[in-house]
Amino acid sequence: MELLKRTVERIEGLNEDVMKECRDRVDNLIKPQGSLGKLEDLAVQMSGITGEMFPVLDNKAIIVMAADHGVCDEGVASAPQVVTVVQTYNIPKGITGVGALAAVAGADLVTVDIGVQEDLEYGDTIINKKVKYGTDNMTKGPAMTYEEAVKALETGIEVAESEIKKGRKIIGTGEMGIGNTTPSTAILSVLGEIAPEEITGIGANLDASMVENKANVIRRAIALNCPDKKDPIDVLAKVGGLDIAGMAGTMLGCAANKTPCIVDGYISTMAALIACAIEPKTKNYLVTSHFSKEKGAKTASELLGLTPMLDMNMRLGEGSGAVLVFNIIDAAINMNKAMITFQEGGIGVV
Ligand SMILES: O=C(O)c1ccc[n+]([C@@H]2O[C@H](COP(=O)([O-])O)[C@@H](O)[C@H]2O)c1
Ligand SMILES: Cc1cc2nc[nH]c2cc1C
Repeated sequence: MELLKRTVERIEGLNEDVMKECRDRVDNLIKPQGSLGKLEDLAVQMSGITGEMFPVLDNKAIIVMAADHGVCDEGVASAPQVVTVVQTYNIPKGITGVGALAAVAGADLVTVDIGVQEDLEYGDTIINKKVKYGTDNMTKGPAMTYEEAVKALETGIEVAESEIKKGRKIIGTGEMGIGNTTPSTAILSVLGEIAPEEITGIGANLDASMVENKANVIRRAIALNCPDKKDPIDVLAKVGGLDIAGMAGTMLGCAANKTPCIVDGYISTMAALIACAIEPKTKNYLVTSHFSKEKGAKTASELLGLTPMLDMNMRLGEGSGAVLVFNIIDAAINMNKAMITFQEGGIGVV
């Protein structure tokens, strides 16, 4: 708990002075005011986070949290759980969805076993930070203990801080965990006070005939465990997941270290909801990347209060949406740096 507490205490507001300076410059660039839309806001946000007018956000990485989910015993996922293990080996090789896209973005992948249900051959490509061999089945009791949830959050903080110490200037969140749309939807149901059937979707192609069962499983898990909406760690422990906790910790770690953190899709958005419930100032350091195609995704983004940059009909996870936004952020910063102002162009503001 000590690391979590210390980290949360270190999260500050953005640098308002540099943001104002940046906004003034952006408003004076040689273009109709506001015409570069969200790029303008991104440039200002990155200045506020880093305290620099023209930050260089190189050494990009997606931190992929891999974990299993005991609730898979209830028939909530179509893919077998072994896919979590297989993909945890494949991700660092760059041969999965996020790897293909990361190569284009010039980003590295940091793969973390935070709760895969078996021991892996770690070598130097998978970081072994296993908190537990997968969560327990949340229809029989809590997914994990409060202490395990704190440990998983602190694991996310540790990995983020270690990467930032190595020189990462921007980080994205990713996950791999068969079954994880079920705890994600449970978290959304509790925090948003929304009936599970309104937000339960197909995840990684669950047969439509099984979606009702998935919603019932979520409903039963919530009824049994009675998560306390006012305590995000209690929610995470009772109906959450180790991967979700790890990503929430990553977001807190980034915020405490004034490092922008890009939120991926559906599962990452629940991690963002948890992180922001733990410390609302975390939101200043987040950029949401894309609207996942998963059923509850728009509701989750609305609850978080951040509008994703892209709407690509994607629903893969792994950090595949987050990685696409790295280059958009670079573009926003270069807009501010490379464009001339009206004054420099010899004309008044039009
Ligand atoms: O990120 C998303 O928006 C997303 C939406 C649906 C599914 N996924 C991925 O699919 C897996 C979870 O789906 P499921 O059906 O097993 O719960 C997990 O490995 C996620 O990375 C990811
Ligand atoms: C093949 C496969 C790849 C994934 N990547 C993230 N979630 C996934 C789920 C499946 C089923």
